[in-house]
Amino acid sequence: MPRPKHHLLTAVGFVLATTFLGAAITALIARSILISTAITHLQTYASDFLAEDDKVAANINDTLDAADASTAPPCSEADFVILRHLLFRSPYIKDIGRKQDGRFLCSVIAGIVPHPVVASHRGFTPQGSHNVIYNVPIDIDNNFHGEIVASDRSNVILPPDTFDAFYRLPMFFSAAVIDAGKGTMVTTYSNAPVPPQLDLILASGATHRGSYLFYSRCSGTRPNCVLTGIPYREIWRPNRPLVITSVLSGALIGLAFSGTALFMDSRRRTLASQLRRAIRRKDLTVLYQPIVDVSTGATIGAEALVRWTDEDGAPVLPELFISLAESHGFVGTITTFVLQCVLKDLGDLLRANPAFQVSINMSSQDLTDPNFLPRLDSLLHAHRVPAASIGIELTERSTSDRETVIEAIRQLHARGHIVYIDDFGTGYSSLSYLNELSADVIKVDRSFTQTIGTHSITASILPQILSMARTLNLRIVVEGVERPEQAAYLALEEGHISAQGWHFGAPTTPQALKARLAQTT
Ligand SMILES: Nc1nc2c(ncn2[C@@H]2O[C@H](COP(=O)(O)O[C@H]3[C@@H](O)[C@H](n4cnc5c(=O)[nH]c(N)nc54)O[C@@H]3COP(=O)(O)O)[C@@H](O)[C@H]2O)c(=O)[nH]1
Repeated sequence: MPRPKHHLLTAVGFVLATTFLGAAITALIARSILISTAITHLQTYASDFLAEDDKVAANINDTLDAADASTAPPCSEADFVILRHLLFRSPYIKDIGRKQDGRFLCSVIAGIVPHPVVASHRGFTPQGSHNVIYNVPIDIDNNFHGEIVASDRSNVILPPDTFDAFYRLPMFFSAAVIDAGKGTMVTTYSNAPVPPQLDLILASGATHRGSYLFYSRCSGTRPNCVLTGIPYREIWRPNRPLVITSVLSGALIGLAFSGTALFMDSRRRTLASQLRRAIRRKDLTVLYQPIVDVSTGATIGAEALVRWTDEDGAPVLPELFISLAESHGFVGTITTFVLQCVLKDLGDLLRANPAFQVSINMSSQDLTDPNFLPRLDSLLHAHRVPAASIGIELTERSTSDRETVIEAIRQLHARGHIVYIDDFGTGYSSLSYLNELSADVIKVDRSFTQTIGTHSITASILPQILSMARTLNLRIVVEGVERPEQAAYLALEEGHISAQGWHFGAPTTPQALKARLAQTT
């Protein structure tokens, strides 16, 4: 039995694939959420850093400008008062002093230098700003490293811990001053585990490199850029429970999906095989719904409607099992079964009463089956029932293949069958197409009947359909007449209108249909 084994393998493969796919999709979603959250944090970190850097620079520039504005002689008592005041006022400087002709003269902390030393460090002067000398031993005390910012007359010393408040491990930063002219880093200030790299700093935005996620941003006004970063393991580690939960939920969703799909598929398969068995055993039944002339009330025909109860005893909707049979390609066996039932159940009635007509539903697959019409001919011949007694209903859906349907209708007409267009108004049969099809009867869909006596927007369509059918000399059967007022409305319409619906009679057994006919004749 290779087939079930093959099915089992396919099913196992399908379950594994969807489970894995579910887990992979949620893992990817969780990953992208965590990375975009980390980028947002790095972005905020970089912006805060640059804002602080701008604040420090503005304060130092203001301090130096105020010192330079002093008219007191450098390093005089009056000058020290001003420098002390400036030192106390600025939160960012360690010392402030004076220089003249490149020589350091005095500072608030060091006092007056007995032998003025040359301020020898060459620094970097960004456009429109003061000279900055980075991370240097301070002239007056070589054990102390800091940053010196100097104007012509004054200089201030910044401590190396200016940005210590920005140590936010596991995130790290590398701040760099960029000499745009030379395309180099003048200095860097970093707590990073990897040395700052110019290309990363200038990348502007998020970059993935090695085991790190970086984000860089440059100041719009100053030659300063900052690169913030975080190791990937620090993104995953605190969020491990979240990642595991989402991957497991994804796997469960995938599993549930495959389970449901397999269940539906197996149900469809079992339903389809049950249906095949039922057709083979002739376990389907056919009921007949009367079709009535609304002006006289006479029953002039009937529609054959198939019924099936599955092996659990549950009735299955014809829409469902007909489309199941269509999708499995065996709807033709149902059409033949229905025709056989009609001829067996009502053959005597049809032979005795040639004006009475029973219609059967034909599927679009029957239209293209080359054996269908010969089979129809031979069954009618065997039961000596004229073709004119059997109407053929085609739904608007089945008439979409123009050439096939026109040819099929031609052949049905040639045999003497009456052709109905079923569910008219729900598909694409335009007026001209109807003319081209040369059908005999339209069955107006019950959705239009329901609008009779209402103010629905589609209520106005029914009179138009009726008048169009008269123009084309088509007979009319109105479907779904459920209430007396609907029947009364149709009785007032000009010409002969036939109707079908619960008001005139639900689908019934052949015996009940015959009894009904016997009562009315
Ligand atoms: N290819 C085949 N299709 C078939 C066959 N037998 C039925 N069908 C198609 O299945 C669809 C549903 O049919 P069914 O459940 O039998 O419903 C029919 C009537 O019971 C129902 N009806 C009748 N009167 C009323 C009413 O007053 N109100 C209301 N709400 N429903 C009513 O309408 C169905 C008949 O419709 P139609 O065929 O369009 O005239 C249906 O599309 C059937 O065609 C088969 O053997 N082969």
